[in-house]
Amino acid sequence: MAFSSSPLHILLSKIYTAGVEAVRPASLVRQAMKVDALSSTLHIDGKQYQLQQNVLVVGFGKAVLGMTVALDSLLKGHIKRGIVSVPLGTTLQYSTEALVDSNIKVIEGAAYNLPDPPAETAAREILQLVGEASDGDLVVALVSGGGSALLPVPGIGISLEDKRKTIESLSAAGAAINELNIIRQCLSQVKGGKLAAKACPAQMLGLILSDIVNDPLEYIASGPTIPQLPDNTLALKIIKKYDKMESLPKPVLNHLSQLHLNSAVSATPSSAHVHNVLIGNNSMATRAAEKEARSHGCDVVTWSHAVQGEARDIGYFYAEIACDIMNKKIKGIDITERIKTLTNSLSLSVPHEDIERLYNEVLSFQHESSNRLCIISGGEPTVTLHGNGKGGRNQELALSFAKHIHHLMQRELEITTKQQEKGKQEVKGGKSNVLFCSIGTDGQDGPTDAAGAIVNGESWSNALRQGLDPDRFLKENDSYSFFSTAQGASHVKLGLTGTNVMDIHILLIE
Ligand SMILES: Nc1ncnc2c1ncn2[C@@H]1O[C@H](COP(=O)(O)OP(=O)(O)OP(=O)(O)O)[C@@H](O)[C@H]1O
Ligand SMILES: O=C(O)[C@H](O)CO
Repeated sequence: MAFSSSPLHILLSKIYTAGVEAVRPASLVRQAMKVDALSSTLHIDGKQYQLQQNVLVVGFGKAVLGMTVALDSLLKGHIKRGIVSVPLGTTLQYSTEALVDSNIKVIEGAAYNLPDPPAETAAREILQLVGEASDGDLVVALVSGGGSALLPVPGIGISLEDKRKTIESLSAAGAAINELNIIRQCLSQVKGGKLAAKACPAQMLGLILSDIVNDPLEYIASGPTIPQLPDNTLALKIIKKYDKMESLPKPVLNHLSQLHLNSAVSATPSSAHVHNVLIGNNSMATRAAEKEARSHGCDVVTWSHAVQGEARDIGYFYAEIACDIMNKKIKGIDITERIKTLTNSLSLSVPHEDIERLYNEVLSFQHESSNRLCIISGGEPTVTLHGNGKGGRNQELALSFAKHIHHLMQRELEITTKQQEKGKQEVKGGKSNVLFCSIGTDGQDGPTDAAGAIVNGESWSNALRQGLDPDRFLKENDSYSFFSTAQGASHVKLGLTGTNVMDIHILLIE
């Protein structure tokens, strides 16, 4: 199901869509570069490249097909060959007609964002093509999130299955993307700058769309175009942190331990031939979403572009904020104390200044206007899996929000009832005045066909009335099944969007 036709759902849909539209990969490529046809010169990020039928194109990631189409039309006639690795199903959704006469081959793989044999074939072909580049060539690498799964070339002695099990096991234990990608870099023949090394002596130009908080280029898609040394000591530390030294495949642990012993002698690889350019990120999307919300008369607060932490705790946090706002409690509270209490009990990783600013901005709106309030943020929470259900971080976050807003409002109702009994009156917000969604910009939330979910203040009680046990779905990490079954709450199914800049959260309060 997509967004429903209720006015608030339509508003949410417009805000989310504006965010995604702002990070359409083809437009980002066109904005980043200019080609002077007369002099056959490519201008980008203050540098110039001479074009003379000397371009090789490689690409890997969820947003790469759109980037490829734009690059192909901009550099027409100068591209000798190209290979791009994109998620299975991409070419069904996006026409590749524009590439019919192109020298770029598109390979699909990595179903459900997991490395598989087709992705490995693509990755090996890419590595070979880049290895064939000679002095005077320009290798353009199109990079976006999802690239790690689409570019697997395991280190010597490690199988694709070993690598996949390693990443799945650490991911299920709650490892963050930076941690996963440090390990991927050590287990790969192409990640962590090894693709850039292969291009030498040709020039390499990386165009990167970020799907990691704070845009660390070395970790996006595991940084194949960023010259760097693998940090095996750190990789082993991460494995110990998640208590996986005993359970990961032996070839993986052996490989890391051997590299760990050898790493002291390695020299930092050369970066003189490499130029990486960041062409888009989550803050571009959230800024556009903010503009859209404002154009519909909302008071808008953009909380953060860096929301990280356990998805269910973040859902809880949004519920607390919503409750503070609806009950007009913000006015009377000591914001610093409130933030301390909340962050001490929750596993959140958002700068304190961001939370403080959020409360202060909401407070100023409450003084000045009675418009609908819209809080927008972006980021990428994680899920520590405890159950065997089907779901994703966005659906779990939304379900957790539904649970906590229900309980918090229930508690408020009890307090108000007692106060009314004592003759005191209090202004209260209704549960139906709040709508929340958490949606991946790539259109795929975890190993499911949903992009995320929308809930309101009554989603939890509706499920209870339906005879469901929503808590069991949450405990079992079974959010997808919950949203497939419950009435009045829904997951959002959009199909692959063709871009990828993490997730967008939108909280609307009347
Ligand atoms: N049943 C589940 N419930 C909640 N989350 C889950 C479940 N199963 C897997 N996940 C989470 O889904 C995430 C993987 O989802 P996905 O493949 O969409 O990752 P991604 O980070 O968006 O991909 P990329 O960054 O490579 O584009 C992991 O964090 C994993 O913990
Ligand atoms: O591909 C990956 O590694 C993730 O999407 C982060 O960029």
